Amino acid sequence: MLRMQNLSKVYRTHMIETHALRGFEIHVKQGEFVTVTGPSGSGKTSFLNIAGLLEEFTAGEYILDGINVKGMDDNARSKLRNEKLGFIFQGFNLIPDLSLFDNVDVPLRYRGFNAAERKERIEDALAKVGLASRMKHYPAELSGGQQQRVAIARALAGTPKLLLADEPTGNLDTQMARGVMELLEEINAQGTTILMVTHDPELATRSQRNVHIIDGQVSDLVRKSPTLAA
Ligand SMILES: Nc1ncnc2c1ncn2[C@@H]1O[C@H](COP(=O)(O)OP(=O)(O)OP(=O)(O)O)[C@@H](O)[C@H]1O
Repeated sequence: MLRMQNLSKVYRTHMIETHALRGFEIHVKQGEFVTVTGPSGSGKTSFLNIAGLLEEFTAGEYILDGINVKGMDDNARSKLRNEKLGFIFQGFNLIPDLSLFDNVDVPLRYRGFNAAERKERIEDALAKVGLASRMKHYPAELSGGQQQRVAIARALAGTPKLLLADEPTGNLDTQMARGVMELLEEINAQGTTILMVTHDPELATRSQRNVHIIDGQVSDLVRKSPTLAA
């Protein structure tokens, strides 16, 4: 599903170079649920943003679902992103003035589905996350856990092959975090590949595979022993 080889990412600001990723190697197979851990500043978000085609990398190779993304122009990247990827963020990123239905509709409009198709996808996605009865509600009327479920529905409605989640439980209490993790596990069991950055050791250890990043590189030592990964 995703393969990066000898990938590097260098940020250049005010004459300072920051090497966020260096010699970065990863291979994620279709259907895997991979958690990504590592100290603050180790490169987790850079990795996820590059994987999600939100940021460019400096050197190396990145193959996404068999497609070499190196040198791709912005339009081709956006198209690939819309077709294959779904995103979940720590802050939910819902639009407060839109109902849950309309929030889930936003990315579908970009995809060019007709109204009937969109309605079916939105209703299915909200049903999957247990919020079908709240379609007309607004984000502020929901708990944090429910808002994250809407964000998951929004990501799922486009039937992505790969779901990228950056600290999706970071703003939730333990109970709600477990609920969101269970939902992600169900989604994964239905075939969606998931890459999830987390600081939560409990969530990292219960995933199929944990990748630990240190100083912009995958740490081999910890990767073989997920229980040490947090
Ligand atoms: N836009 C940017 N410009 C300059 N440097 C950046 C930028 N984004 C990230 N960095 C630097 O790249 C390195 C990796 O950052 P990144 O956000 O990927 O780490 P992280 O592991 O996600 O950290 P955290 O857990 O604190 O969110 C850090 O040294 C950071 O300061």
